[in-house]
Amino acid sequence: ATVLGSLPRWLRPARRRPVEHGGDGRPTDTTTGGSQEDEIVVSEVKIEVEQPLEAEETPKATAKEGGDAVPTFSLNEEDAKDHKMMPPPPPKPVAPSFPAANSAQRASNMPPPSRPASETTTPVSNGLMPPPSRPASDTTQPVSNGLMPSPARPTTLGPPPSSAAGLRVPSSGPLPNRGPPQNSQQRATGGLSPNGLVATPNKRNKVLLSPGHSPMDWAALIRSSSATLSGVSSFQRVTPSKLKSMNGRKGKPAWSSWQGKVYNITPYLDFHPGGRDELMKGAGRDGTNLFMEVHPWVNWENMLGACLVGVLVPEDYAKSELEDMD
Ligand code: HEM
Repeated sequence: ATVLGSLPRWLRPARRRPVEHGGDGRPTDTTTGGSQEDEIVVSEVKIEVEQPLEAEETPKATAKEGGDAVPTFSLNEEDAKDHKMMPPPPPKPVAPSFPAANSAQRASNMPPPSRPASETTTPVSNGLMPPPSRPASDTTQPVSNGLMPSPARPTTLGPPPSSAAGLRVPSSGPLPNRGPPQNSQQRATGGLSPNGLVATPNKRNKVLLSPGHSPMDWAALIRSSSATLSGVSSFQRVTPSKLKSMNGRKGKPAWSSWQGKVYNITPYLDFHPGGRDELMKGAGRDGTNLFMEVHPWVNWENMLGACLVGVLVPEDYAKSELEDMD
């Protein structure tokens, strides 16, 4: 009352009067047409806090009842029978992996290949694939220098075909009538002859033979030649003087004797691994010592059998033979 009393009169609330509400809820002024008073009537003011509109409310998620069923699948057959739901959707394509999903390696349950050890120890910094690992040790082609083995040499690059083509053997291996292999103990020590009596100086001076004149070519020639390589039509008795005259000069053949037998060495000159000049050292004379000094393991008789001329006889053989006839 004190507060109201301090207010100006026109601000003081009027004495309450019954307010009749109309149908629309609005107060009906009952003072209209009533007795006039000096007091200013202040109607009751109802202040309401404005509520937010329902449309502006934040939508809230609510569970939807009776919606579509979520498709499920199971690897268990029993479960699949129980849940007669939609079939599972087709699997999405996935990025290919190693090994491929349809590879035989996967089908056979093989474990994936383990990474090379080098990859774990030395990371590849350039982003490139590491070099392929070496194949398992190949006993037939040992590779000691890290290079690929040289391809087999085509036969077309070899010497021109000859009569010995079918008889060719690797040059590294021992050949018939050529004694022990080059790396044998016999050669390494200077060697002894097959009978163990003669030592040699181990002098090696091979020459490059012309195509078609290899030892195997010679072997084929003496095997297939129908013509005689001796150069004579009949077996000869050769005196030392006769042998000396057959020295390979002035159109004469070259003869050489070996342990009492005389051979025509002329056809063999171009086949001699030591060269023509070396072989010619024995022409017109006994070649036994020369031969044994160089290669006592060589089988003279087998190699020059087709070149046999005759036997060495004393110089006076003819004279003594005539005497015997008397
Ligand atoms: C008569 C005097 C002869 C001399 C001075 C002589 C000299 C040589 C020389 C210096 C060589 C090369 C080095 C070597 O391979 O040991 C050689 C190799 C050869 N000579 Fe004679 N040679 C003679 C007679 C012969 C005869 C008559 C034959 C055949 C019956 C012959 C068959 C060979 C063979 C097969 C080789 C190769 C030996 C090998 O590869 O081990 N040589 N000769």
